[in-house]
Amino acid sequence: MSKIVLVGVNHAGTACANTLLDNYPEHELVIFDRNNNISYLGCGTALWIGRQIESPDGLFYASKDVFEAKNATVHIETEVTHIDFKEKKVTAKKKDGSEVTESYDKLVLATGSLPIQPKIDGVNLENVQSVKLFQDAVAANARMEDPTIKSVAVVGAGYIGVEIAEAMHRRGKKAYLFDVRDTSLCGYYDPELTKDMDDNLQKNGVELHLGESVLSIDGETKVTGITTDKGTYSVDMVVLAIGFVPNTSLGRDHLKTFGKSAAYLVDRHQQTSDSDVYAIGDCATVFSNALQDTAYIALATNAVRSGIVAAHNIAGTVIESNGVQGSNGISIFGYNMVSTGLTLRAATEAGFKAMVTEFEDLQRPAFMKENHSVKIRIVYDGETRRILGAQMASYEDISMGIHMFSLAIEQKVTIDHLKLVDIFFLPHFNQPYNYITMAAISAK
Ligand SMILES: Cc1cc2nc3c(=O)[nH]c(=O)nc-3n(C[C@H](O)[C@H](O)[C@H](O)COP(=O)(O)OP(=O)(O)OC[C@H]3O[C@@H](n4cnc5c(N)ncnc54)[C@H](O)[C@@H]3O)c2cc1C
Ligand SMILES: NC(=O)C1=CN([C@@H]2O[C@H](COP(=O)(O)OP(=O)(O)OC[C@H]3O[C@@H](n4cnc5c(N)ncnc54)[C@H](O)[C@@H]3O)[C@@H](O)[C@H]2O)C=CC1
Repeated sequence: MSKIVLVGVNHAGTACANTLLDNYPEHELVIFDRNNNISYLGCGTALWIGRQIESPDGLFYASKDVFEAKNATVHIETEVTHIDFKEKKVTAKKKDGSEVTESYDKLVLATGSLPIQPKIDGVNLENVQSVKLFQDAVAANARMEDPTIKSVAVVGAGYIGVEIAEAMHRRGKKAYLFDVRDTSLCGYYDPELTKDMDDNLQKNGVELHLGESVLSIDGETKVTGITTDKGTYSVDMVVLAIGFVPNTSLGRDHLKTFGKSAAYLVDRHQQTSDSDVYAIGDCATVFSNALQDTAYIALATNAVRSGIVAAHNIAGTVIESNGVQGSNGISIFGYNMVSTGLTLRAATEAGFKAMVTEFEDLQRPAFMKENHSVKIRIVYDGETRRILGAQMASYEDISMGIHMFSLAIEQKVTIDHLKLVDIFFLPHFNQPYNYITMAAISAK
């Protein structure tokens, strides 16, 4: 029997805890989290703020009670302040100021990520906020009720920024969306597709300011405006959404970290450079099958799988992570986009002789009434022909198609192999000469 201490119990930590408690009850599990809630689905923040769902109640799927019922010791609202890796001891501070110390045989770090704070004036003004925690969602929602807040600047047109800008607009606020790059969602899609999302956002009333650098947030105590290298805009609230950094303050002096992100470097078992310490979720690296190399990709999906992998390995069942493709999706004012692997730009920057094939067609034969156009782009390596990434966009629900590309990247399928893959046809769903086959056949 081992004593396992888990620091952080959001998505990665919950998956790890459940896997341990359900499959290996012989081990002792002690859990710490500094937050007062567990397993908040951040994806629900925009849905709730935009009133696409009425309440945040369904956005949690785990709790202290459930872990305790499975015999774990759970310290919530208790922040781990120090880890003695030599003596294998964790020290934590409770809400009332008292200290708890626990020894461990195996330690799991699941401390996640933190929103990046830009180094500009005004970030501490009232009505400036990030949207990471449930508490942030509650605060943002309360601000939506405030009639003096009429306009909001969202900084960062990545996944959070685009979703929040839509949500604020849906709640009747004037939404401005800023990004240093020339399109929204530039980390996930090529400009050929993001320009459609940009048009979609503008058409629906979000005012885009792309290719603009935010220089300061203005105001005395409360936000009154935002200044960029192109102008000054009068706004009552600012949401910061310019990405996450791994939260590694507890272990970065002892454990090996990776590159600029400084995430804990882990192997395919989620083991760090200290064999008694595992790291999972947003605080750890992933193995990218597209790059065939280590990478940092903060996603709940990666977090959950890494928690499962770590738990089995700690308990003695040796399993390896499959690696990831960073598959992702978004739906804004009814326009759906999904992607996996590398964009053309990311593949080129990584040193591949990257090539792309694209196709656009109706989802179903033209004689079918309910029908929308679908765009697809497949990125591949011009030398090995290996598929490196795929992107699809449509008013149709095209989400399931991207999973096949995720598996294709994982399994090193070539663009030429895809040309003759068996894809079924039924007019209700698709076309005999479907866009996946046609994009593959058109590849140079
Ligand atoms: C608004 C929003 C929408 C998102 N939408 C999606 C989506 O649709 N799909 C998707 O895949 N991903 C999405 N994500 C990303 C996803 O939420 C993260 O990738 C995921 O939360 C990572 O889980 P984690 O458990 O690794 O880390 P975190 O969620 O960051 O959790 C870390 C935990 O560790 C605790 N902790 C940290 N330090 C300490 C300490 N010293 N002592 C004790 N406890 C500590 C924290 O309190 C926290 O509970 C979204 C994120 C946000 C903010
Ligand atoms: N649907 C999904 O799968 C979702 C996933 N997430 C994940 O959560 C994490 C955090 O999301 P985001 O914060 O949206 O990060 P992101 O990486 O998606 O986007 C950050 C954006 O900020 C921009 N940016 C960076 N610095 C800037 C600056 N100084 N000024 C203006 N713009 C700047 C970048 O160009 C980029 O467009 C990501 O890993 C994301 O994938 C979040 C929401 C939804």
